[in-house]
Amino acid sequence: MADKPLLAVLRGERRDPPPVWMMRQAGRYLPEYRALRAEKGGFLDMAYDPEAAAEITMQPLRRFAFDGAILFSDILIVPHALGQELSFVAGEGPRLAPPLSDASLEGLQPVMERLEPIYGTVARVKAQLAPETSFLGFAGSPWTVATYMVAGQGSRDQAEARTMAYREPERFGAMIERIEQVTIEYLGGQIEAGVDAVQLFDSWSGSLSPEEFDRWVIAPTQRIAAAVKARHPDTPVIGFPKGAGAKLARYASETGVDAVGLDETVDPEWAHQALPAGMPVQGNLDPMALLAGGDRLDQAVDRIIAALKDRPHIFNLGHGIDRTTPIEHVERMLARVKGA
Ligand SMILES: Cc1c2[nH]c(c1CCC(=O)O)Cc1[nH]c(c(CCC(=O)O)c1C)Cc1[nH]c(c(CCC(=O)O)c1C)Cc1[nH]c(c(C)c1CCC(=O)O)C2
Repeated sequence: MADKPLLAVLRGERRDPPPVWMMRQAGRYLPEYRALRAEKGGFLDMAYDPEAAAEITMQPLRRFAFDGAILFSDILIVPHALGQELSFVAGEGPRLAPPLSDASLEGLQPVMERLEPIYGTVARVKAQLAPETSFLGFAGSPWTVATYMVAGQGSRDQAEARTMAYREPERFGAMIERIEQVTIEYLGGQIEAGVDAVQLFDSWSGSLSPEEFDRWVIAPTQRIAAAVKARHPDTPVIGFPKGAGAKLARYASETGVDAVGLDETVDPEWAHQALPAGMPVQGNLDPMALLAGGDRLDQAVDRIIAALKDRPHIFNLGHGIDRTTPIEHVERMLARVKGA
């Protein structure tokens, strides 16, 4: 087996320089992505076309020396498989219909075949990837996915889902468990098709009170990590509870994930002190520092690498790359990380 530095770090080894990949590394900042998107129609058509999705997954790896590839897909494929209609409205973002604030999950007709093309993408990427490149699959966390399912779209403060969770905890809990089951199935399918590790995106974990965080973030993540490990003990699970702040420490020690992602608001020196010794961390360059470029970008890169020098570290952004980021800034970031 070829050495995969990113996978080695997820398994607890320290590597210098740290391996690197970027959230949303396949996407609209790349002219070749925009060209393919113009040709193929829309985002969703591409995500369901294994040939196109594999090509998009590979695009950033042809340009940049990333150590990881991330499957080109979306966290909203799971609600689509659960029977909601999914569309992306230009300039407005995702729509799921009917919103579950009005309808019930049990009333929907699941269409599990909607997960199948994604496994086809995984197999195609796997066949093309360089042996030293690690391949990451992913899913949304049940909480974050539920916020979209309940509101039927993105929402500023996730008010609908948070309110439903207080008002109808049993109904909300049943929804979370259903998402959880499909997510376990879906991650297992990705692993069996060829990904080396999986990441759980919990983009809206920051909007919950501590008690609700336990209930809707920690507990479901625990169950997913345990179920994935029961089937695939050697596949690392990365948890990314964006916005969790100080609750990140409990998330890291209680959920059973192998590694945690830090968003850009987390002080990496604090994280080094607060997180379990030896636990791999991923992050956490501010995407706006990357967008801005220049000396401040170099300094931000150096500071993160220095703060995390005594534990396994995967260099990444704190969130997805902004679509207006110049390619040269990505090159500059990579040179800085690799030269460290
Ligand atoms: C909340 C969320 C979603 N999707 C995702 C999250 C969690 C992470 C985060 O917080 O960013 C996760 C995601 N979405 C996408 C990936 C692919 C892998 C990667 O390169 O990181 C991943 C991991 C592709 C995508 N997913 C989407 C794009 C943009 C598609 C396009 O318009 O070309 C990409 C590259 C669309 C998407 N999908 C979603 C939104 C809010 C949007 C933006 C809608 C818009 O801009 O109109 C839901």
